[in-house]
Amino acid sequence: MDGLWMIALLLLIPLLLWTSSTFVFYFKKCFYVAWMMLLALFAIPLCILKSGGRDVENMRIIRGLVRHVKYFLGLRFDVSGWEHLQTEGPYVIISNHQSSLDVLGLMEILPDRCTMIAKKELIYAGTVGLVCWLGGIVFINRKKTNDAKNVMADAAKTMLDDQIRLWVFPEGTRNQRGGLLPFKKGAFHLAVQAQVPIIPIVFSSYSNFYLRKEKQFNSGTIRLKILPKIDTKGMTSDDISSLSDKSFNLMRSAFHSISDSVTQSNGPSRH
Ligand SMILES: CCCCCC/C=C\CCCCCCCCCC(=O)SCCNC(=O)CCNC(=O)[C@H](O)C(C)(C)COP(=O)(O)OP(=O)(O)OC[C@H]1O[C@@H](n2cnc3c(N)ncnc32)[C@H](O)[C@@H]1OP(=O)(O)O
Ligand SMILES: CCCCCCCC/C=C\CCCCCCCC(=O)OC[C@@H](O)COP(=O)(O)O
Repeated sequence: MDGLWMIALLLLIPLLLWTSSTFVFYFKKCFYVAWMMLLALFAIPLCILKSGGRDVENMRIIRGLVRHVKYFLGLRFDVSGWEHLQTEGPYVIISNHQSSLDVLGLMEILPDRCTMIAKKELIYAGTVGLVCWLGGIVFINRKKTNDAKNVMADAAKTMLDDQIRLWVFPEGTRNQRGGLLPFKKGAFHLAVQAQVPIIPIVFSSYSNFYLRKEKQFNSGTIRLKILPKIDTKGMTSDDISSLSDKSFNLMRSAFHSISDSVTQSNGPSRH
């Protein structure tokens, strides 16, 4: 009888753990990091074989490898405005930034020949860092503003020379406090210097499935709204502030409208 109790208990413990939302929270987070690291390990030789080193074309491989990860985490993407990405040539994509989970949505819609601007610390993230470098990600040092500006000015030139699109997070950091942080100006200088359009993309709030403080990581739907492009032809550095304000207002109202509808369809959200 004692043996039977022991077996029942041994079966019950994992079941209890599985149903505990705190356990699920930590499990999903650890799984995400470990799986991305492992995928990156696979991606490294594939990228080197395809392009021999650092090349924006490697993003096709990375995109292909990342697309299934959402299923493991119970996430769905609902994308609207695809037609706005059907723009020829280089452009700058700007989007809000809530978490490292943004990579999943980014890879869901990433256009060809598009790479990102990221903080330089990301290069030290093991295999993921190396894959970011192989994918042509432009690294900036946020603590040395002048260096960052120079790197972005070079990027404006490279965009045109090599027909590359760049994805920038104009908030400059992750933000899960709801709404959008005030925008930094780099993305707008980049677009104006290269005289290329800006395509704003908005991720709905994650707060209906991911709550860091409460340790909850449930299943959920993320809405991605691709907004119409904003032309910068003929603009100069005098137009940066108004361009930034216009983009911010458009994205903020899109953020609230898609986040409200997600909350309504998935049940009440806790803030
Ligand atoms: C296959 C296996 C799996 C592999 C795993 C996955 C692999 C790959 C996936 C890739 C995932 C990548 C995801 C990447 C996510 C990373 C995201 C980040 O790291 S976010 C953080 C980094 N990004 C940014 O910071 C971009 C936004 N920042 C800016 O644009 C900033 O402006 C700046 C950093 C350039 C400068 O910072 P700061 O001085 O604080 O900013 P401002 O207030 O905006 O500017 C001060 C004044 O300077 C003027 N300015 C700004 N930029 C320029 C410029 N380029 N040229 C000239 N002048 C500039 C600005 O106008 C201000 O002046 P003012 O007079 O006040 O107008
Ligand atoms: C041995 C090294 C261990 C490193 C562990 C980190 C590895 C991360 C692994 C998997 C996650 C995959 C997605 C990686 C892309 C994440 C990009 C990201 O979100 O960076 C944060 C940055 O935007 C803003 O940072 P701050 O909030 O300003 O700070």
